[in-house]
Amino acid sequence: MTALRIGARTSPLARTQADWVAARLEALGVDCQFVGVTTAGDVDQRELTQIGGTGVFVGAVRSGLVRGTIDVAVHSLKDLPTADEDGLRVAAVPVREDVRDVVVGAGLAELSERARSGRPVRVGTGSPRRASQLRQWAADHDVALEVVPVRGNVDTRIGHVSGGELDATLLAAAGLRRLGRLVHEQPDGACRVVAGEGSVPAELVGTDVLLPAAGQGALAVEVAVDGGHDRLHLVDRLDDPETRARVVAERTFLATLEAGCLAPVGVLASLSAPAAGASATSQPQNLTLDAVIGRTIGSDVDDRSGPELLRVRGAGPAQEARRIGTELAEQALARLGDDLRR
Ligand SMILES: NCc1[nH]cc(CCC(=O)O)c1CC(=O)O
Repeated sequence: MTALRIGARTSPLARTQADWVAARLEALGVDCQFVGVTTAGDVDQRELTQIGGTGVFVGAVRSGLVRGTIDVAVHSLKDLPTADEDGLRVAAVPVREDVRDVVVGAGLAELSERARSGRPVRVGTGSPRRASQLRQWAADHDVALEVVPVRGNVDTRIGHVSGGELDATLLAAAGLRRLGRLVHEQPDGACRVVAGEGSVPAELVGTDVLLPAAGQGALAVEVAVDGGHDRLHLVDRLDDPETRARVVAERTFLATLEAGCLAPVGVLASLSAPAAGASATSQPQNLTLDAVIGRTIGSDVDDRSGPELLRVRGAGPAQEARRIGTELAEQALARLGDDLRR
């Protein structure tokens, strides 16, 4: 019996995610084999906002599916463009990891304290979503903040922190946890991130401060619609319907805004149990969608005064995830006027 070829980028995180999927397929009796794919996003060190945005990480992996050199592709869902790809199908969205971002180098309280002692705190991120929300946090707490555009892998970024050029950097908790680098987690969010021989202080930031990117912490397991392998249908069994409903709402919201993964948009769907007394089968779960949109979207210069972010919230039955996402985005667009329609 030939093994299912699981394709992903060759970065440590992509490899770990592919292995995680492979372990779950092997538990269903499917032999798996890893096939590493190098992508444009891995070889290009320019700022991500300059290399053409959405899809740089997934293009090469997807073409492996199309050409038949791999049977299954494993992506970070937040890197996957929201448009459907002809001939491909997201067979599974497995159970989601932590959706939060981590501030690595110092917690938020420590950062505001440092800002009191004279110079602005320097936080490195190349993500407009993180930057706009952090600027809002700084404005709300009267913290002098300088956002420094950085990119590169986890160690490069933490190197800037250890070297003193940055007070902190922001990374997704999901990636750090999957790599086993998120340690000593405390109930209040305080934690440490493993770096080299030691570790640096860090904090899991609440979603009241930083809403994640659409699909953050989730994986997309993609297959070719006409993939030849006889056991390919077993991939469908890795799908988690709750994660699927949440990311459908988040990605529909993003797609309706016509904003890609580099837009200053944070969005998070959460599910809550049906009303007490209702039977689980007759009463659908309730889905709440929270989002923030940076008002600088579509312009390079921040020439606006007033709040950095527009906050919106919508809700409805989880089965209507797509409609909830679309309607909330339409509502947000109406409130932003034509700013978003570049
Ligand atoms: N944009 C790169 C990327 N894509 C997925 C992850 C981490 C895993 C995840 O968020 O699901 C990261 C790194 C990061 O944002 O820190």
